[in-house]
Amino acid sequence: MRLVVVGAEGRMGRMLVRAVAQAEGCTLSAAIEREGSAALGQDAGTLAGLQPLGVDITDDPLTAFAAADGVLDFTAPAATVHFAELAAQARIVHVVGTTGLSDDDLAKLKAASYHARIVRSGNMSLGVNLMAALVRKVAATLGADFDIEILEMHHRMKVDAPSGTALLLGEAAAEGRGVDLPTVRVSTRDGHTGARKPGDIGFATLRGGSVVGDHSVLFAGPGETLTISHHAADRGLFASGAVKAALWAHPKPPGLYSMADVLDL
Ligand SMILES: NC(=O)C1=CN([C@@H]2O[C@H](COP(=O)(O)OP(=O)(O)OC[C@H]3O[C@@H](n4cnc5c(N)ncnc54)[C@H](OP(=O)(O)O)[C@@H]3O)[C@@H](O)[C@H]2O)C=CC1
Ligand SMILES: O=C(O)C1=N[C@H](C(=O)O)C[C@H](O)C1
Repeated sequence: MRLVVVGAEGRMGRMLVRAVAQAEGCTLSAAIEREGSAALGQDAGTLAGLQPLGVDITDDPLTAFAAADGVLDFTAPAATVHFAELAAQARIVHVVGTTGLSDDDLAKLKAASYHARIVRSGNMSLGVNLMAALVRKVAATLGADFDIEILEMHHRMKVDAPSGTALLLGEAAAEGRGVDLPTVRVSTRDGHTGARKPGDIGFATLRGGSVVGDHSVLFAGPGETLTISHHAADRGLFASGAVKAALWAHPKPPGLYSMADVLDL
C-alpha cells in the first residue's frame, strides 16, 4: 500500500514516517508539509531520524494523492478538511488522527466519506479504544449516583482541549448512560459554580512538560470511586495504530470508520 504522510515535519508526522518505513505491506510514496515550510526539499527519512528514504518533502498533496492508496493525517482541523476533499477526489484511504475538529469539520468529513475510506479516531491506540469499551460498560452498569469525571494531561504544546481522547471517552460514557454528550458535558468550572448537576459528565484538562498523553475516567459514587486509566509512553503507538488502520481500510468500501471498527471491539 502506497502511503502519503501529511504534516511530515510534525511530532506525529515524523513518527508516521518511521512507522510506514518499518511496517510490512506499505511504502512511503510522498511526504507533505505546508507551503513555505522550512522542511520542503528535505528527505522525509532523514527528518524522521532514519536513513534517507529517497522521498523529499513537497507542498503538492494533489499530485501525491493521485499516486497513492492512502494518506496518514495528524495535522490541524482546516488542513484535515482540505485533505479529506482531496482524498475523496482520489478515491483513497484517509486516516485522520487530527483532534479539535468542529461539528462543521466533522460534517465535511462525513461528506468526503461517500468517496474516500476515512478512519477517524481521537486515539489510535489499542489500550484507549479498549478503555472506551470498558467505560461504556461501566457507565451502563453503575447507577446515576455515580458521577463521571474525565481527567487528561498532555505536553505543553498541545493546542486543543479537552483532548480528542477525553471526548472519545466522554462519548463512550454518555452512550453507556443512553444520553447525548453535548447535553451533559461540563468542560469548565471556575468561581461559584453551585453544586454538581446530577448526570453531568465533567472534563478537566492539565497541560505541561512533555507528557505524551494520560487519561483517567472516574466514577465517583457514595463511599467509593472506580477509576480507569491509560498512560501513553511513546507516540510510536499512535503511529503504528494509524498504519494498521490504513491497511485495514484499503479493501473496504467508502465510508466513515472508527478505530473500534479496525480493532473489532
Ligand atoms: N488520534 C491520535 O491517536 C493522535 C492524535 N494527535 C493529534 O494529531 C495532531 C497533530 O499533533 P502533533 O503532531 O503533536 O502536532 P504538530 O504541530 O507537531 O504537527 C502538525 C504538523 O502538521 C503540519 N500542518 C498543519 N497544516 C498543514 C497543511 N495545511 N499542510 C501540510 N502540513 C500542515 C504542521 O505544520 P506547521 O507547524 O507549519 O503548522 C505540523 O508540521 C493534533 O491534532 C493532535 O491532537 C496526536 C497524537 C495521537
Ligand atoms: O496532541 C497530542 O499529543 C495527542 N492528541 C490526541 C488527543 O487529543 O487525545 C491523542 C493523544 O493523547 C496525544
